[in-house]
Amino acid sequence: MPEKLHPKIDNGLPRESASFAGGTLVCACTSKPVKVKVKGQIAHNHACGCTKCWKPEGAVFSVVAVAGTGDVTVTENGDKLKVVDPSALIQRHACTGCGVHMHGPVERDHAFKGLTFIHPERFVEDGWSPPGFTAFVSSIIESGVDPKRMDGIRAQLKSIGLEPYDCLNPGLMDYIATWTAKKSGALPA
Ligand SMILES: N[C@@H](CCC(=O)N[C@@H](CS)C(=O)NCC(=O)O)C(=O)O
Ligand SMILES: [Zn+2]
Ligand SMILES: [Zn+2]
Repeated sequence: MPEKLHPKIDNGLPRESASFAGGTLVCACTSKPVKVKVKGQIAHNHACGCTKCWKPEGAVFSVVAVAGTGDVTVTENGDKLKVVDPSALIQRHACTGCGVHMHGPVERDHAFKGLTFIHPERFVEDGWSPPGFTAFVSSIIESGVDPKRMDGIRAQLKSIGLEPYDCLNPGLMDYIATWTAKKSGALPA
C-alpha cells in the first residue's frame, strides 16, 4: 500500500507549461483570502519533510519552491499575515485565518538572501515547474512518522523521481557551501 505523501505528488507530478509566467497564490480562507502575486516561473521546487514548512492536511511532505523576493507581492488581505517564527532564516508569513504559509522571504545575510519561499500548490494557475527532489526526508520522523516507514517512503520517492536527501540536494548544498567559503575567505570572492 503506497504512502500518502502529498496530493500533488501521489498521483503523478504536475506538468510544467512553457507559457507559465507567474500567477496568484491564494490561501484557504473562504472569506477574505490572502492573495500573493508571483512574477515569472518558480525555481528549485521540491518536496520538504521538515517540521517548519506548511503542509496540507494529511500530507507527510510540503511542496515548496523559490521566487525572487522582488517578484513576490502581497495583493489582498495582507493584514491577516503573521510571521510564524521571527528568529527563523525563512520569514514564513502564515495566514492567521487558515494557517497556510503564503510567502517566506530570506532577508538575513545568507546564500538564499533575496529569495522567497512559496508553496506553488496555492497557485490558482497550472503550469508551474514541478518538484524535482525531496529535502529533509529524515525530518518527517520529527513530525511523528515511525522510523520503520522510512525505507518504504524513500523507495516511493525514488520511484516518482523525487530523489530523497536528508538536507537539500547536492546543487543547493554546494551553492550554500560556496557562498560560505567566499565569505570566510577559504575561496576567492
Ligand atoms: N529537522 C528540522 C529541519 C528544519 C530545517 O532546517 N528546515 C530547512 C528546510 S525548509 C530550512 O532551511 N530551514 C530554515 C528555516 O526554517 O528558516 C525540522 O524538521 O524542523
Ligand atoms: Zn487564509
Ligand atoms: Zn522545509
